Amino acid sequence: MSATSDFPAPERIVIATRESRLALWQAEHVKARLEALYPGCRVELLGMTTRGDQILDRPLAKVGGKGLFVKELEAALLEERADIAVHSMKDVPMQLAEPFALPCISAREVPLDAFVSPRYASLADMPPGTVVGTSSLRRESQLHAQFPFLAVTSLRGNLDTRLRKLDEGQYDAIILAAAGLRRLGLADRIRAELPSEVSLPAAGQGALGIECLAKRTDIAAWLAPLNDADTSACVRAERAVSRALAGSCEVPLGAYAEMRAGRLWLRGFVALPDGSRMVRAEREGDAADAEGLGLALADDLRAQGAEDILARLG
Ligand SMILES: NCc1[nH]cc(CCC(=O)O)c1CC(=O)O
Repeated sequence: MSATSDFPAPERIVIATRESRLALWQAEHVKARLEALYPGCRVELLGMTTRGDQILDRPLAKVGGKGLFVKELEAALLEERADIAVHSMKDVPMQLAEPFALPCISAREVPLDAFVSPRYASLADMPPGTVVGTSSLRRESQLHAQFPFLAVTSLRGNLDTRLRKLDEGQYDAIILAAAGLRRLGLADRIRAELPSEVSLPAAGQGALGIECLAKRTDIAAWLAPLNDADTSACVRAERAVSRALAGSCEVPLGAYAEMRAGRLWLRGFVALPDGSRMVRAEREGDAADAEGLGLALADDLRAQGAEDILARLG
């Protein structure tokens, strides 16, 4: 195989992973794919707890954001206790630190948000004052803008915890990523997948990324067959929007790209959490310049006042 011609096939690969059920599913998925590619290679999981998993009583935006889910995994890479880390791309900070690289983004699951409720079939069915739980400012701002009569409250914890809180009656409905529910065999909990016009997904939602030390070109070559070129272009465009506007802080921002007839179609928005202001933009461009497309879209959003919205978030 060309990907391995410059490097001997791997004998052992250690995957650092968080220990939530979703993270373990994702790591097992990559493990199975690597074992199929490299028969005879021993692939092992190294489970770890991150600060993001420990802090459950506060919205993540208030305690340091996405970095909290990857720091411990990156430490394992630096100390060479693990070779790769598997992440939900949505949880990976927009700017990686110098020693790290993301050589592989695998084919995307459904990128959409899902409406989950034991009582109602859709957001449109919910009576005024009923309660929707969500942990993300992006979902919150879009809900307020389109369903101003609903109450939106904070929801943290891993997928099982969030579903339990719903089942206990703390919420009338919750919004989760469809990808996570499908991966865990919980697709039957999805009452409706929210179209991207209703809930524009987060940058990277539904995609898995594999991180390693940038200097490990051997690992990048081993992972090359798992990379999906279309998903990778889409996610790079989305992350460029987020990087240009949000930097490292958590803001109500969505960015979602699709491949249409070989071209990238990118949409994005920035809003105030209460949905009272929202700017949107869309752009089509060449997949070969995904980052450039993302930066251009960020400029479009700025031209409409994104900076002013971001300045009010501080
Ligand atoms: N923020 C947590 C997180 N990170 C990735 C997913 C779902 C899977 C994915 O987007 O790949 C979720 C759960 C959710 O948002 O409901």
